[in-house]
Amino acid sequence: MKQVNDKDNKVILELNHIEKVFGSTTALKDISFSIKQGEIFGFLGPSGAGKTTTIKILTGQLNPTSGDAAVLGKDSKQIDEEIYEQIGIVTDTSGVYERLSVYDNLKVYADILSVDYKRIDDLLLRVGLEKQKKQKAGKLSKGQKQRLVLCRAILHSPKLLFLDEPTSGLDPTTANQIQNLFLELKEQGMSIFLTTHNMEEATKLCDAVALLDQGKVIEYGVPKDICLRHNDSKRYKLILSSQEELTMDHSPQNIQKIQELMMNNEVEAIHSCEPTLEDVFIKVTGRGLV
Ligand SMILES: Nc1ncnc2c1ncn2[C@@H]1O[C@H](COP(=O)(O)OP(=O)(O)OP(=O)(O)O)[C@@H](O)[C@H]1O
Repeated sequence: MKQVNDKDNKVILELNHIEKVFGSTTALKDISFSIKQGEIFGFLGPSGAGKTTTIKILTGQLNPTSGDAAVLGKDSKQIDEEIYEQIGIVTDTSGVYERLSVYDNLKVYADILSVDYKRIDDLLLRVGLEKQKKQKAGKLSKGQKQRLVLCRAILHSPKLLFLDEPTSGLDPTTANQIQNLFLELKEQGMSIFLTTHNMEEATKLCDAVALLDQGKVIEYGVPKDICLRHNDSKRYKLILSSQEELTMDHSPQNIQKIQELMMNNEVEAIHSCEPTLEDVFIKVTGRGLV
């Protein structure tokens, strides 16, 4: 269910007019958005756009130059270790105990966070690491290590999960499995803040996205609404009985041609071609996302 406009939901995270300056570089310019409970929010932008800086501000690792941010009702400048009981963070694969087994890595955290060991097995199964349970973490592939770090971040069922490029480097089947896990966690009420370059992933998962370019939010809202807002040159894709594919602009001549093809029973399928988020980004900035 799209929840971006649901005013009854609790705000979990909020940024108001955040600016961050590093020397002569203004990394973030007037960033404002909020995330509600059970919402997956996508922060999309090319390398250097300011995504990591934003996560660092929201997790208390950096202070903004101006503006304010609140996470679970707490001012980001006042964030201390206590908040880690309620949030999970996956920004890289650091912090894995290489010499311990996959299971023991998670057991260490389960003990600290008073989590039932049964959840370790459940999660290993969910992320497809059950066969690696006894394997030393140092022997895992990059994608397997990424999944171990994800298990660690969600072990204690946090209210808010930060994910930096969570499926980059994973094969499509595993990426799909992980994306379905995110949707399940959302259904359970978890809010997820994710950064990604992958527009398809954002469209599939996110209730709302912000497109970031050079430190500025250039579009914000429900992915489908953003795409429809930029659908200014309507086009149609036709698949004919001959299997030929035709893409046609919306014009009186083309509409007549489509009508004729339909009357002659030559049309197998017809779709409207809305722009993708990637098309929107290119249109607004003149550049691609990667
Ligand atoms: N500690 C720092 N000192 C100086 N400049 C910095 C610092 N951290 C980030 N920047 C600059 O701020 C801008 C935003 O960087 P940031 O790492 O937030 O981008 P990003 O969108 O996360 O990129 P990527 O996708 O490559 O991780 C860049 O111009 C970067 O060079």
